[in-house]
Parts: sequence; C-alpha cells; structure tokens
Amino acid sequence: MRPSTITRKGTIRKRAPEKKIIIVHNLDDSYSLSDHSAGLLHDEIAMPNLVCSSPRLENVSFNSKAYIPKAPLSPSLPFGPKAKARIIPCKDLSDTAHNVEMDVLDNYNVWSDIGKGSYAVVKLATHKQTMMKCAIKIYSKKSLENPTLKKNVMREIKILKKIDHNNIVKFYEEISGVNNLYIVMEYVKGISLNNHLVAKSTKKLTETETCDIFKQVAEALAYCHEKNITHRDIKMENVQLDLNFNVKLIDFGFATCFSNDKKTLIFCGSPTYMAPEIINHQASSGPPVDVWAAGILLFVLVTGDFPFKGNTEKRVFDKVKKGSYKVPDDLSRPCCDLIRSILDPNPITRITAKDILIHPWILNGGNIDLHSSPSKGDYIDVFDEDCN
Ligand SMILES: Nc1ncnc2c1ncn2[C@@H]1O[C@H](COP(=O)(O)OP(=O)(O)OP(=O)(O)O)[C@@H](O)[C@H]1O
Repeated sequence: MRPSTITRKGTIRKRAPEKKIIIVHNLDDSYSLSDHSAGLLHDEIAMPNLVCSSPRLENVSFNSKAYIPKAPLSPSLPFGPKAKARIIPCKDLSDTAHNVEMDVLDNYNVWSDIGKGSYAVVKLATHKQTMMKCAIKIYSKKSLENPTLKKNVMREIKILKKIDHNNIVKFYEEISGVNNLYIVMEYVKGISLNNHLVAKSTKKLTETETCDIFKQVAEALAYCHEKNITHRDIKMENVQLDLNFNVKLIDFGFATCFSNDKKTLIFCGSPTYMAPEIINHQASSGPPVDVWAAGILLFVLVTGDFPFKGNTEKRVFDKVKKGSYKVPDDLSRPCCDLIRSILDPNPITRITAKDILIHPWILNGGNIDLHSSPSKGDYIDVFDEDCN
C-alpha cells in the first residue's frame, strides 16, 4: 500500500512530518528520471528514506526511498548537474513489499528501486568492496510458493549463468535469504528502449538509429539461439540501453532451453509480441518466437506503432492470425523486406536471428539505398503471400 501519493500536479497527499521528500526540479535530458534519480539520490545526496518528486512528474512508482517515474519525462525537463532538490517532510515510507535482508546482503549497500516487474523488484546496489554498481532483482519467497514462478525463476538463474555476451545483462550471483531470493547482476545505467522511444518527439527512430539498436538485439538473440536458449519475452521493456546506446537484453524470467529435435507447446510472452504459432497453440522449437517478437520491436522502432493492434487481446490475436499489416510509405524497401522476412507466419521459413545479421538492411547500417525507392506503403498480407 502506498503510504502517500503524488497527485498529477506533484503535490503530496497524506503527509506526515518525520521523513523527508526530495522535490527534484529542472530535469536535464530526455532519459527517464529513474536512473538519474537513483544515481543522484544515492551517489550525490545519499540520504535514507527520501521521496523524489517533481511538479511535472505524472507517472511515478513508489518505494521506500524514492518516487521513480515509470515513464520518461518530457525532454524539456532539465536534470543532472542542473537539478535542484528541495527537502520537505513526509510520512514513513519504509513499508514495501520487498524489504531487503541486509544481513544476507552484507556485501552490498542497497539503494532505491530501479524497476518493478510483475514478480520482482529491482534495486540499485553497490558492492562494498569494489564499489561496483549492480542491480539486484528481488523475488519474495512467498511469491515463489507458486510452483510455476519458482520453476521460471530457477530457470532464469540457470540460463543467466550460461550467458556471457555484450548485449545481455551479466549475472553475478544469487543469494538466498529467509524472505527473498536475490539475483545480483550487472547494472545497466540508462533507459529502457520503450522509454527511449516515448521520449522522442517523433515517437519513432530513423532507420539508421533503429538498425544500430536492432542489430544488437539480433546479435543477442543469435547468441542465445546458438546456445539453444530462447528468451520468450522479447519486447521493448526488456531491452535496456546504456548511456552509449549499447543494448542489454534483460529479464530471462520466461527463458527456456530447447533441443533441436523437440518442439514445445508454449503460451507465454506479451500479447502484442506473440507469434502466430503461439496464438494458434502450435508446437514450436522456440527461436522463431523470439525472432517474431523482435520483428514487432523493429516495426515499432521504425514506425512508432504496432503492426497488429486492437483494444482487446482477442482483437490483437485475430489480427495476427489474419496476418495483414500495413507498412508506412516512407520505409525503405530493404527495411520492409526485413520486416516481411521476420513477420513470416510460418516459423519454419521465418528468417533466423543469424540470417538477420547478414540481411542487406543490417549490413548497410539501415542507410536507405538511394537506388531503391521507398516502399510506397506496401500492404503486406503475409498469409496470402507466404502461406498458400
Ligand atoms: N540489470 C538491470 N539494470 C538496470 N535496470 C534493470 C535491470 N534489470 C531490470 N531493470 C529494471 O527493472 C525492471 C523490471 O525488471 P525485470 O523485467 O527483470 O522484472 P520482471 O518482474 O521479470 O518483469 P516482467 O513483469 O516483465 O516479467 C526493468 O523493466 C528495468 O527497468
């Protein structure tokens, strides 16, 4: 339960006098405040039990130390060096669902929340000896009484341990407490791909910008698939960008190992990214499901919109099953061609992550080939073209 709330105007309801709130004004760039606030609060101000707020913050989440916005702030809000903080009293804020057990985490200083998923809270921490920053993903043991979640989390750890790739978040260690299970991993200082896009005034990226990011996603996937690992939850929110726009794939909570000769019936992932074979409850070997989801991501990056949309999950699924989507007029032909190869309803003929890396659009860095005319808004009816 939130002990106090921030209204849309940034005022605090239900204040109590003892604790502190930091009101942060003048935010500096287009990154989400969450990263900067975590850094600012704990590197520069380092006070316990603070709440960060701004009159212009609209979308914030709550934890014992800071209010962290879920969505990026308006690019016009200055932050960082120009940030100004005002401390005002607030009520006790220490009541969170994932109280960390400092005795089991005695090698770390644990700071504010940097993210919240459906099942876990992720906190920023510093390794006391090395002073290295890391992210600690915290699952409450109570939630792990759910056997499916427990199995997924155990698999997440097992898979993260097998992975060592520049574009995938690195696993450091797992720590088991009485109340929580902690996964300590590399801290990706930056922003989620989703927030990066939302912060853009155009709500989309250029083809070159997209290619730079998408290529790294494909590299991470090609690596995983080579190791027989499927992520199964590729989406914008699970692609983290560091401050140099290096991609780090996160959240292996749905990931699994597959064998080439064994297909599985899976129904997981996020609805707008689900491949037709999942929606149709067909057995799949795994990797093509990631490739499809990456195709949705590519489409969103270059167009600012989802290819298959609907007010309800069912409507989205119906559109995926029908398989028709429209690409905007201004996309280059090579880009269109790649989207088409990825959003192939047939998982067997769908392009692989490895082959994405040698697609001409990727090799050309997403630069539009001057000799190739724009796609003129091809209407791609994938089922008609590819399935008959
Ligand atoms: N290593 C990291 N570095 C920085 N931020 C991170 C890191 N890992 C996770 N986060 C942040 O925490 C959020 C939640 O993490 P994650 O997606 O792993 O949790 P989850 O409970 O598995 O989520 P979901 O609801 O998608 O299953 C992410 O969206 C991201 O903003």
